[in-house]
Amino acid sequence: MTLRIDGKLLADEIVEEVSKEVADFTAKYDVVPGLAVVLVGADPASSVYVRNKVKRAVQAGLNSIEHYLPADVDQKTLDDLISSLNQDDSVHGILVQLPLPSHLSENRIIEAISPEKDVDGFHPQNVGKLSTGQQSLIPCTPLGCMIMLERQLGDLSGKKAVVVGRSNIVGKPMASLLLKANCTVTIVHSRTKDIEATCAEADILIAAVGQPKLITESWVKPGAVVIDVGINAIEVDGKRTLVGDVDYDSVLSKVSAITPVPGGVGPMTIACLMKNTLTAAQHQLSASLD
Ligand SMILES: Nc1nc(=O)c2c([nH]1)NC[C@@H]1CN(c3ccc(C(=O)N[C@@H](CCC(=O)O)C(=O)O)cc3)C=[N+]21
Repeated sequence: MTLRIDGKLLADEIVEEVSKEVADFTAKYDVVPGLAVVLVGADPASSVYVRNKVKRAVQAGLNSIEHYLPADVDQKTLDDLISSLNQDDSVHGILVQLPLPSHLSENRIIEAISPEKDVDGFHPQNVGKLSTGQQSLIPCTPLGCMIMLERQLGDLSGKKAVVVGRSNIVGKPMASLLLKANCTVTIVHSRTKDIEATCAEADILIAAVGQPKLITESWVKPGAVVIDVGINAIEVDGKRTLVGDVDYDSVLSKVSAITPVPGGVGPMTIACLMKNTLTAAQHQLSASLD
């Protein structure tokens, strides 16, 4: 029997755990951890995502601060906002929604965020720490994937893991985390020769390419655990639906466990954002008390 890994349910549990720890934290320090989200422009998908984040922040007992900027905002205004959030002691986590409009520099913004408040884990300091095995803020999506894998498989040592996609946001940090958990890790991408055969050897298959239903039955090893990071909006009979990078129905009977889309990795990403905000606040407060 194939297990459908319920990301929504697991996310509920994590947010519940975080809310308890937030209550302890607030009782101890008399501070409510704050998460600031910066949204540039009004992309409808981003608005859904931000709304979900606000809802989860409230559930976790975090203070949620939103900054909505127009799509044509200039770099200086955004830089100034980041610098004021960096200095604001009531803000423990900062997230700037990506992608940014093309006239703005993403790298500049990511590097402007104080590494201690970088709850996305995208700052080069956090990336470097993760890849050298040091403690750091870990990108929310890969962190959510690891929690699901470890719940499912326990110890991941010696497993063959294949990551499809090499983005800075998912593929690369995912590979670092799997390596840290003692997997044998392969990253495949658009230039990989015989990508399908490589995937078919994976005990753990992580799909993060943003290609609707790319991965079908012949790509998976019998009994594999499949984590589908893709969230692709496609039209089916004139209706907008969300599908993953994995053709769920095609692989279902062959794998041992799989995450659905929606209701899989997405909700876990948001739950991990809450977790990271608490972690960031804990580090900021204990450091300032030293
Ligand atoms: N700085 C930054 N950090 C991010 O983590 C980040 C980002 N920018 N930009 C956009 C992407 C996308 N992303 C999603 C997270 C959760 C869902 C999610 O919860 N999706 C629901 C479905 C929501 C719906 O119904 O549309 C689900 O999969 O069940 C979706 C998308 C985070 N991202």
